[in-house]
Amino acid sequence: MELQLSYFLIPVLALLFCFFLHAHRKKGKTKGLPPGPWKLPFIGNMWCLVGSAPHRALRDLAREYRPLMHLQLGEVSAVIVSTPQMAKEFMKTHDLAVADRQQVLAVKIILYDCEDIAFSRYGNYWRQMRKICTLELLTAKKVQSFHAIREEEVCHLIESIQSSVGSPINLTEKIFALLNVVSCRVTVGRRCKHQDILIQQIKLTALLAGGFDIADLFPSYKYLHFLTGLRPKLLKIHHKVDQILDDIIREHRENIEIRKKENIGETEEDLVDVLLRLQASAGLEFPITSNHIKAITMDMLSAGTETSSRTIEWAMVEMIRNPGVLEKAQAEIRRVLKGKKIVHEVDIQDLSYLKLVIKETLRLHPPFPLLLPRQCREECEIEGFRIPVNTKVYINAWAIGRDPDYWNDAESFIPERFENTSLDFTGNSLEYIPFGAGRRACAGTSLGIANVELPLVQLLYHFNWKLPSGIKPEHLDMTETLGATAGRKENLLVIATSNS
Ligand code: HEM
Repeated sequence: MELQLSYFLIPVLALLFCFFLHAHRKKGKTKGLPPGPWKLPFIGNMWCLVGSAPHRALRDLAREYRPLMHLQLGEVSAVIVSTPQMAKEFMKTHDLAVADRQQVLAVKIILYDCEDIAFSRYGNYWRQMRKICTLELLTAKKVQSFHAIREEEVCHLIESIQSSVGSPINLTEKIFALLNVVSCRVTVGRRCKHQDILIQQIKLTALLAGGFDIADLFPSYKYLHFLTGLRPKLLKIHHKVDQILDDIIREHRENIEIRKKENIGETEEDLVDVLLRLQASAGLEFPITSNHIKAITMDMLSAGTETSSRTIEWAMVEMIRNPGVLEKAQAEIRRVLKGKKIVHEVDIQDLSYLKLVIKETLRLHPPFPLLLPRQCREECEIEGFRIPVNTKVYINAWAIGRDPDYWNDAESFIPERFENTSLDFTGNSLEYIPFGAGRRACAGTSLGIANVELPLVQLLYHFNWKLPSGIKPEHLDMTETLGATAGRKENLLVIATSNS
């Protein structure tokens, strides 16, 4: 009899336990953190990110937990936004509450304790510097004033490709080097000495700024920073770059003095000149220090090089995979340029199909697939979920750009889909946010697009493109690099043939 009772009692107790557990979880759903996968002790959800690029792993998880998912990544509490409506909540409605940036070890070291613009905390300093971007550094006029630099450097690229017509070239490296030189000339007025060291630092920033390094997921375990070798490696390269930046600033100051002494009138200012002029002027709420100038210089060099070069490369890859698009883009360019030997930016203003190609490239391949991660400044409630202070916020722009609920045939490269739409780069429509949205949206959109357009036009105008023998377009590997930016893992090897 006792035995029979326990047979009866055990299932009832188990049922009651399940009921309470379920009720508790439901309660958590409406008042607590957003839902998410099972968390293991200590590492939490880190296991969810093993094996593929974070934006892909997060999109796959979001199939179950969208629109908003919570992950515990080691010591870091993070939410992942995966739909346009939810992105609107975070980047428009509650933009101010999530306007901080996550400050990870690499950017703290490389960017002078985040004294730049992209990673600085939201506050008066950031507001001042953002205003300087809008009114001085990255205005349409300023971007336009650099057209001769872009034209000259793209000419060099075309000449170098002409000398290798018929043989395979590494287009990835050529485009990256081009954009790095253009960014150096725009920012510091000349090609940078020690370009290799700068490129090394830019690549490290791109790799680590997303905050998925083990040292960033366990920030209180300081010894991890040394154990993994990351901190010493970062400090070593930062030390070298710091000396390069010191030299650049010293040279600029000397040149300013010479110009004053010799009464040389106004010359075209590079971005460091602008910052030094503002530093010397009274009237800034936050005086600009040399560290600020160095950190912002690194922002401009990294943003100018990495994002635009990745975009050009993806555009070329997608067009090679979609020969119909390539032909259409080339036909438009060749019709408009009508056999011109030298191409200027004014000649390419009306290339409407090319603009669609760039938009479509940025939809499928936003250079920052998770944007630049943000951080909650104050607790907020979004769609009934509690988002505590300091929660990291990842907006999966890559997943949003491929969401089949918003995009027909979402995985295909179809530039025409942007025809007759109002979708642009401003972040006003949250289903298309390659430049982010809200207060912390990209400050360099016009420069970024100018950096992409001219090289792409010229590559398509002067040459026809094919893959080395044995490689079929449909077999091109589309795997992305890991890190804050998503480039193509494999370098793009292609053969240019002359268009004449
Ligand atoms: C194709 C080119 C580019 C793309 C796709 C791009 C994309 C982005 C994205 C996604 C963000 C973060 C937005 C957010 O969190 O909502 C960002 C921020 C930023 N970008 Fe760009 N970017 C590009 C080019 C540039 C260039 C050329 C510059 C300047 C030289 C630049 C300067 C910045 C700065 C300063 C920020 C930080 C803004 C802030 O935190 O207030 N970007 N960019």
